[in-house]
Amino acid sequence: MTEKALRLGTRRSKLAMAQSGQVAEAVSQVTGRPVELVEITTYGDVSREHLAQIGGTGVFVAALREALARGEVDFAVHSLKDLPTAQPDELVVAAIPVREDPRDVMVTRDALKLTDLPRGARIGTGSPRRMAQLNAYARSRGMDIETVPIRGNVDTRIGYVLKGELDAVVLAAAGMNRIGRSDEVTDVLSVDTVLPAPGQGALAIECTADDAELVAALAELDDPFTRAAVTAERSLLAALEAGCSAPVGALADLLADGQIVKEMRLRGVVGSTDGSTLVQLSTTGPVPETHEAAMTLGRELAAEMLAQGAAGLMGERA
Ligand SMILES: NCc1[nH]cc(CCC(=O)O)c1CC(=O)O
Repeated sequence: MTEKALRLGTRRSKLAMAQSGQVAEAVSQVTGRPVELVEITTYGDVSREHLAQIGGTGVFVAALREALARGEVDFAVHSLKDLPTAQPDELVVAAIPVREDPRDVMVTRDALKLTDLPRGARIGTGSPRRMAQLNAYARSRGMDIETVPIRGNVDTRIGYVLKGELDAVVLAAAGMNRIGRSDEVTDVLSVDTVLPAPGQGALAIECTADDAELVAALAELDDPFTRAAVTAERSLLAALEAGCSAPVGALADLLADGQIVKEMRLRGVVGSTDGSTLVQLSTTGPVPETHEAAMTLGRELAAEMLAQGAAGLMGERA
C-alpha cells in the first residue's frame, strides 16, 4: 500500500522551488511518505512595488500561511529571514534545519572585489540593511560608492550587472548555493563588513499545531544550534520592533575551544541607510539550552543597542 502524499505549499520562484524540493526529499525520508509540491502565488511575487512600501514583513509568507490554515497544504517551507517574528497560535515551526552559509555575496562587473570597485561604483540592493553597512564601510575607507535601490529575483538582479547598468549587486550566499549558481559569485562579504539579516541562510518548516504526527516527524529535521542562533537573532529583531525591511543585521554563532563549544556570540547592527551612523554591538553567553534563554540573549543585546540610539535609526525607509 502506498501512503498518501504530504502536500508542501511553495512559492514558484526558482529559489523557493529549489529549497522546497530539497526539503521535500528530506521530509519524504523521515516520514516514509511521498511529498508533492503545491504552487502558491504570493503578493510579494506579483507586486512591482517596493517591498518596503508594501509593508515588507511577511509578504512572501502570508499566502503560504493562508493555504496552511485552510488545509490546502500540509506544510510549508519559508526562508527564515522573511518570516515575521510574531508566530500565529495555530501554526508551529516544526523544524529549522542546519543553516546554509549566512553571508551576503556580490556579483560584480569584471569579477572585481568590493575593495577594488572603481570610484563612483553603483551597487544595487533593495535592502536598507545592506545599504547602511556598505555605505558605512565605504565611508570608513574613503571609498566612493553609490547604493542603488533595486528588487527582483536573482536573474533580474544579476541582469543589471550583465547589462552594464550597475557595477555590482548584493545577494544572499544561501540563495545562490541553493539554486546551484554559487559559481557566479565574485565576492563573499565578510560578516565584519555586512552582518546578514536575522535568520539569513536558515529555513523554517511550518505546519499546523494540531497535526501532532507531522510536528513530531518534522522535528527530526531540526538542528538545535541553528534554532538557538536564529531564535536569538529574531528576538533581537523583535525587541528592536523592526521588520524584515529594517536596516537591522544580526548573527549568532558558536565560539569553540578546539572541538568544545563554549559560548554563543550574538552580533547586531542597526544603521542609517547612508551609512553615516551605525550602532554595532555584540554579546556572548552560555549556549542557550531553552527557547527562553535564546530569546533573552537577543532581548539583552537589543536593550543595549536601544540605549545607544538604535531606535532613531529604524524609522528610515530606503
Ligand atoms: N529577500 C529575499 C530572500 N529571502 C531569502 C533569500 C535567500 C537567502 C536565505 O535563505 O536567507 C532571499 C534572497 C536574497 O536576499 O538575496
